[in-house]
Amino acid sequence: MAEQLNMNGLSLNDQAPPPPAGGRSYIPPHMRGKMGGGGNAPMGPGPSPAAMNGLNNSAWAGNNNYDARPGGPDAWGPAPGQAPDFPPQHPPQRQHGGWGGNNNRNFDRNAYGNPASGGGHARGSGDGQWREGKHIPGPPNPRVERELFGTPDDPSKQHTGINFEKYDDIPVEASGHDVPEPVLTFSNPPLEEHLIRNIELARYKVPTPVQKYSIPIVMGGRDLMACAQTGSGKTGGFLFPILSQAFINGPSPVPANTSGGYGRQRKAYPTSLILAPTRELVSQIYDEARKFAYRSWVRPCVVYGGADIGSQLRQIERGCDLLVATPGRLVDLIERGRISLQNIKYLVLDEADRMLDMGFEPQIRRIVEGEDMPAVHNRQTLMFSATFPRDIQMLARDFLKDYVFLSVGRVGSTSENITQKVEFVIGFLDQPKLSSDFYSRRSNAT
Ligand SMILES: Nc1ncnc2c1ncn2[C@@H]1O[C@H](COP(=O)(O)OP(=O)(O)OP(=O)(O)O)[C@@H](O)[C@H]1O
Repeated sequence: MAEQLNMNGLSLNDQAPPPPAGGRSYIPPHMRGKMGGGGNAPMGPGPSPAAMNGLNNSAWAGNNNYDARPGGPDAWGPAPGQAPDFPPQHPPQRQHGGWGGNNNRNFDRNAYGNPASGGGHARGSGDGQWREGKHIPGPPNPRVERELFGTPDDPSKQHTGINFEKYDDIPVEASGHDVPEPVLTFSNPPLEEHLIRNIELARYKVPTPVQKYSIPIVMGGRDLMACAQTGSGKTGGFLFPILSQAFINGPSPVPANTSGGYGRQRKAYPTSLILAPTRELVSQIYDEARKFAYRSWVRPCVVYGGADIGSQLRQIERGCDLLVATPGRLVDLIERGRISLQNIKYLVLDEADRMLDMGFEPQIRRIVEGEDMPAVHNRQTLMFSATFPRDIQMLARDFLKDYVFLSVGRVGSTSENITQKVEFVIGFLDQPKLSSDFYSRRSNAT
């Protein structure tokens, strides 16, 4: 591990070719029978993502001229209590900046939205609004609150199995230049007040070590590469600063060149994109996002493969500011012209090593480099991975700029409560002995 985390010798300007694709045994369903990967729909041969960078910049010509999203409280969805109404606002065609047209706008970390534009945007029922440059949280909804946060005595919403007292022992190493000091509490600044209220509803008392570091790093506009184990609280580590920025700065206007067209379908322009490898993980992240976006103007959505796409389309049609997605399904939705990445300000790759192990690299590179996502200098990118092998280093080199590197120790790695015993056995002959040994120990355990 220590070796894997060693950043020495990794030059960010290293032009070494990506590692060979061989050596991976598991082929996920979406890759089986396909040559060279690709999305759920055929991608065609096409040039490599790197070769495509910089092509077709003309598609971005209109992007400097943003037009505020059509205002009015039902611009993106029904106001609380109103019937859903989705007037055609955007033409159905794709933005053919695709395949390499990258945005040359300068990234402004305060530009999650355009506070000055002032449009009001109500989201799904019960959500808040952004009106005249101000965040107006929706009214409390006891039913939703119970669903999201449970009650103090509800064991299903408690974080059983996690010893938070031990969290402070977890070593964290931060490297990079001008690393901001970690925060010790959930407080304003740097976090936004509405987010802090939602953190209180979730009954989180203190930030975990990864959160202590990631909050000021991301709020400070820096990119982040974090090597953190599962269970370290990394979901909050990226959601808290991203949602804080969103609540402070409001929504981004839809690019001018896309509004006012015809067509029945709506294209969504999320501002934050979180990629993760599996349905379970994206669903977990989505559930957390719903908690911390409660009553706010931000509407989280989730899409993943192997499930009915129709209901996912209807979900994103109602508005989609923060999208949690598996890579294959996202490529599918982009191909259908239902999602544009032009407005992305925050890109998160969670469990990046697992995504590569599952063969998602072609889809990830297509999403990040081959569609209409703003280039690395025009977005903030956060990568989380349990390990830091060479292929992840390559992704970090290609996707991140001037990043802070965080290495977070394993939660409970010093396991004085666990005794390890190695027993040498020969083949299956000793299996009965092993089983009886195991069960006798188990029955003695408390
Ligand atoms: N600051 C905190 N205080 C209390 N509970 C927390 C805090 N941060 C996270 N948790 C809880 O700890 C658990 C693990 O957190 P989280 O899911 O963010 O970890 P993770 O590193 O993303 O793990 P995974 O990869 O399994 O999703 C969750 O139940 C989450 O609600």
